[in-house]
Amino acid sequence: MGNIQELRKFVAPEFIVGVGARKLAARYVHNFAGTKALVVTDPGVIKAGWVGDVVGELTKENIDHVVFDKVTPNPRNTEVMEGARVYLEHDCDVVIAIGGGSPMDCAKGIGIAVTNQTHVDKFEGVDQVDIPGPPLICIPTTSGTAADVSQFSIITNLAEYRKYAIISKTVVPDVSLIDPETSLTMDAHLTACTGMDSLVHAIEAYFSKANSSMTDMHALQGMDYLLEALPKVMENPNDMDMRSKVTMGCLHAGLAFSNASLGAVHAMAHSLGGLLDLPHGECNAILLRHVVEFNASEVPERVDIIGDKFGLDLQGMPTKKKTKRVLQAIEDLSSLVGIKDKLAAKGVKISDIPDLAHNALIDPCMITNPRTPNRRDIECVYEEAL
Ligand SMILES: NC(=O)c1ccc[n+]([C@@H]2O[C@H](COP(=O)([O-])OP(=O)(O)OC[C@H]3O[C@@H](n4cnc5c(N)ncnc54)[C@H](O)[C@@H]3O)[C@@H](O)[C@H]2O)c1
Ligand SMILES: [Fe+2]
Repeated sequence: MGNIQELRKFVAPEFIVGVGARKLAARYVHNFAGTKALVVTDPGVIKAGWVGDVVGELTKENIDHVVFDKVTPNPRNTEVMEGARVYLEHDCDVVIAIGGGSPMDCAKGIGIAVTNQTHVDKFEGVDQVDIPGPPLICIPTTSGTAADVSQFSIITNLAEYRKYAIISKTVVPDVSLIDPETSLTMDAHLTACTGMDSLVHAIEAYFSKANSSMTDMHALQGMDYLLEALPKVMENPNDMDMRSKVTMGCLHAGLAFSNASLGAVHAMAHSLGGLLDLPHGECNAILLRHVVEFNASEVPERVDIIGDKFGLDLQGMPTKKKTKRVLQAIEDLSSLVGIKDKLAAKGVKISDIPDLAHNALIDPCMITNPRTPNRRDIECVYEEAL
């Protein structure tokens, strides 16, 4: 994998990471010469107190703003277009996203829909955006998706029950204010799902056909932080050192996948999110073991290194046994963080699998999966995860 002489591009936004980063939002609105901010968020983040906290700072600095909070998990194209309407109605000129991947992805969609004066669905795919959106400030609150540093926006097409990806340099935020304190209000299940999403980002970027030495470095560092800190955060949710390490793990994994793209876990999870509105991180956690098993023969030496990151001693073992131990370690971690269900318990039926497989195969994340699957392969992986 990865010839060092090949041309490579690496895109990352400006970001500030550390406790208190969120308090810099007003300063950045000034830096971007913004006069009115659209704050994109959701009711859960408001309830957790983070919107009041940031908006309070804006008010103190006399920055005019309007809050748009009609964002649901697996954000919908209709919500993006409603947000774009509110932006225009209030003459906004800067966007602040506060929340997890859903408000951040919605905010990205709102920005490009406004500047290009078109429907967000037009941007599906790779490099389909002509004009960048207005300045976008992200304040992530889940230590999970890393949408705040990524070139991705994942939107649900409500009419087609399908999630699609917009992949474009233009949706990389202008600045990300990454404050680990915001993760303190997540409950155990949300912490587990979003932390596992980050781990899957690191592993899929490391397995990706579009990896590079730069993305490998971030993917491996991401795994180190997450594998050390996620189990400890589950044990002691108020441990700020460990919360900060999960946040750093999320950031490194995000820099890796934004530039190396992802693989079959994400393609299949997007399909589940679109058809059945299931939580993204939980889908990833359930699928990971099965997709690694499918991919292992294509990237055996990388499976060994992941085993090493999990703290396994695999020396001298035959390849098949090594893979089995790594799969077991992934399962053990999922159990430890409390994700024990399989897909059937989440409401997936065997009759859903043909449609799920169809949508997963056309997802752009599938292109960089190390082993190229056919439709039956994907159906089999869903069946194993059922
Ligand atoms: N753009 C990207 O690069 C990228 C990458 C991975 C995933 N995603 C997308 O992101 C979405 C998932 O985002 P997510 O996992 O961050 O969850 P989310 O944004 O959907 O939020 C889930 C729930 O958590 C609540 N919440 C958020 N922060 C909280 C906090 N600090 N305390 C208490 N509650 C809080 C929200 O109110 C919401 O109810 C999916 O749609 C997925 O496809 C995007
Ligand atoms: Fe993800």
